[in-house]
Amino acid sequence: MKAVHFGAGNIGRGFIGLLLSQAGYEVCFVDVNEDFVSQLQKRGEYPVTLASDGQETVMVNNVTALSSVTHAAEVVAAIAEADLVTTAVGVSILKFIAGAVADGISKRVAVSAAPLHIIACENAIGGSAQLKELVHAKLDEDTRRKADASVAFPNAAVDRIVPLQKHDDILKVVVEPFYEWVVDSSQMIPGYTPIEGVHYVENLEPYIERKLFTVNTGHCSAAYLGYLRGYETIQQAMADEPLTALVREVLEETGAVLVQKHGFDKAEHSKYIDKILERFRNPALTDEVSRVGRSPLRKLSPNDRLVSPALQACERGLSYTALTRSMAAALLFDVTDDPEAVELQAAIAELGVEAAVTKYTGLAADHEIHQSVMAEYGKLKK
Ligand SMILES: NC(=O)c1ccc[n+]([C@@H]2O[C@H](COP(=O)([O-])OP(=O)(O)OC[C@H]3O[C@@H](n4cnc5c(N)ncnc54)[C@H](O)[C@@H]3O)[C@@H](O)[C@H]2O)c1
Ligand SMILES: O=P(O)(O)OC[C@@H](O)[C@@H](O)[C@H](O)[C@H](O)CO
Repeated sequence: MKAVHFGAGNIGRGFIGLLLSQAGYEVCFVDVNEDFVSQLQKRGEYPVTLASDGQETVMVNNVTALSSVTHAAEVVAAIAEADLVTTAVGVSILKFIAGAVADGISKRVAVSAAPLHIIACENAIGGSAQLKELVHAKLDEDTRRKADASVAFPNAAVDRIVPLQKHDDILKVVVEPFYEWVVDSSQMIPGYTPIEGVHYVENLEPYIERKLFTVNTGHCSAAYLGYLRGYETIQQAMADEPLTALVREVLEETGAVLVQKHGFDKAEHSKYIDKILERFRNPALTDEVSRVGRSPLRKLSPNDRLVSPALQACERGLSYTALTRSMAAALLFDVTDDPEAVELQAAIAELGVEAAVTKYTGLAADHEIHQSVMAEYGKLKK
């Protein structure tokens, strides 16, 4: 079985590539990073080490790579022949890979009706659906009709903390032991071979919302509040008990929404929160605040980890003040090598913070959540 995976970065190598290879796939990574590509081509394997007491290392083999820049035709041919295409490039990068995916589909469906599943493994609601829209916009009508019958884009939720890597071996990845990959089976077409280690569910919404609004909401809250207190890593931030209490407060707010909306058991959800806070603290990992807080505009966008649960809490008459504190902290995330943080700071300077909040969150100035963000921003500025 052949898989093409876009993004040979941290989660690509440390999670998706690992699971696919262990499931018997020949994995072809596609990346813009020529160093990753040449090393993967040359070695055909790489090590993944678990950040746990035993520090166990497994070799991921049966892998190769192509450059999306210099091997464009080979990438298209690989997609045309693949059984599975996965991505872990960042949701804002999907638009740049859509052309290659569309060309691969066109080449494939012209000669074959064999099923192809395309799964975006990004931190976003409906990641594969977003990719589908971008890809379908590039297909002619006849190809789109054929693709509708044989090419599926099931949405997914992926969870494994993989920090930035700093090793002599550029392919080595250190990952937390925990992982969860949930895929929407209602979006699949006959002929799919299940991947060992993947959890298939008929309704993904509870899973993606629980993951994004707990792991990622908590994570970015720790990053933004930690940044304001001068911490460089999530582990340092989580050693600060008052800060951890603030993060827990945020997760209690999102938890109330999740329990009410999806019917999760309250006590079980509370254990889920505890486990996540423990994962953030993992002493065997060094996870930088700048990575976890990266791309604040994406994280402040209406459908993402802060604004969406706050809106849902508001609609249900539940508390959202801790969430707006995290949003306010995101507005103060002034990391100069993060292009979105730079854009946000420039917008605040140019438009004023009130208009910048509306521009990026979609919340009108008279919305009660917007007003709460402004109040929290005022407190944090002091
Ligand atoms: N790291 C984690 O803990 C984690 C966990 C779950 C989900 N995710 C999600 O996975 C995605 C990737 O995150 P990451 O941490 O692995 O980031 P990363 O930066 O380590 O990896 C992204 C990779 O994509 C490559 N890339 C960029 N543009 C490309 C293009 N046009 N074509 C092909 N490759 C391209 C980059 O060179 C890089 O190797 C994000 O959506 C993230 O939210 C990350
Ligand atoms: O990847 P982002 O920028 O959406 O979020 C940063 C981290 O919260 C994220 O990468 C987590 O480590 C991951 O989602 C854990 O499963």
